[in-house]
Amino acid sequence: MTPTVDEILDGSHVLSLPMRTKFRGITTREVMLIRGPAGWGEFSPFVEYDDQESSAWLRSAIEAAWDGPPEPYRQRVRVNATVPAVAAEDVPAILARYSGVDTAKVKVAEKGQSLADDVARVRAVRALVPRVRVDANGGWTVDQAVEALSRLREDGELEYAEQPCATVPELVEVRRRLPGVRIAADESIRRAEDPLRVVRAGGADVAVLKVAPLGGMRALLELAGELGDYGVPVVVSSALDSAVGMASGLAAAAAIPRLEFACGLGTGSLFEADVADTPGSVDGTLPAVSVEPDPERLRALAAPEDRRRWWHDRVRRCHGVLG
Ligand SMILES: O=C(O)CCC(=O)C1=CC=C[C@@H](O)[C@@H]1C(=O)O
Ligand SMILES: [Mg+2]
Repeated sequence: MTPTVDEILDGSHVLSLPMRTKFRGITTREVMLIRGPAGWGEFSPFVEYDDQESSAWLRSAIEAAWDGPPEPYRQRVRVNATVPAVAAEDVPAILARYSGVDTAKVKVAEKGQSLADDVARVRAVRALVPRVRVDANGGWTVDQAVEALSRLREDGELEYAEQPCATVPELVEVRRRLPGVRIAADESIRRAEDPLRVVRAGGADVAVLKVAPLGGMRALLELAGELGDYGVPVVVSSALDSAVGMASGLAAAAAIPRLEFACGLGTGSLFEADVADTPGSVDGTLPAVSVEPDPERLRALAAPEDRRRWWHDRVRRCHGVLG
């Protein structure tokens, strides 16, 4: 049963979280937290997403606040460091916020930057972390991907390359031309009508799964099971969530029977301030625990009134989509 709009908005908070480093083009992350009988949930589709796509995020927030997390298989989840498209000299400061982490995901193919920037950044990461994956967010053509990934492998292997190109046929082609590099699908799953299409087409060795875009923890677990039938392992990753959304990501990851890869759930350290004090990584792992926002932070991080109204309207529209 979907709660009513009033039940969802009652006790909700719209927050504006400042970021330490620009990430996916933003320096402030707006999120809405909702509260239900089972705890807190996060509704935070990126502001440019339409209502159809955003409604999955609302379903996810409702699941967290009304149903709570699924049964866990483990208490802690291995996480990777996430390195935004910063200058190579800024890499050590980013990695210093991840304790004991042995895997880093490095953003590449950023607009306005060159392959030389990516090579330098990845080299700076390799100097500090043994295992490196890259994420191009679909920013390369097939030829660019083949050239860039070949260059990026000259100094050491890549664990995988996430979404090197935007479309499924391009991923299939890159995978065919670079048999030595595993290809991970992210946008081709979370923004697709059919999340299994990329796998059926032979475009992915690894699947990156995010709780909110997929409509919740249980929807993610179901998809992870289907991907397992295709022999495709999954990585649970954040959607640049606050500590509340991250708790759902960690709970979903903790409930997956077999986890081969470190999960992209360490992005809390990209925020200057978060809604709760959460434990930092220990030996490269984070605990899967429920999170209670700090009332003081909720006050300090509250978004302006016009933004609050905008998010409330968005909830109403997305609630209509859910029906
Ligand atoms: O996977 C990670 O290491 C962290 C999460 C992450 O990279 C992302 C979170 C939110 C939005 C995305 O642009 C981005 C991604 O593309 O995976
Ligand atoms: Mg990605």
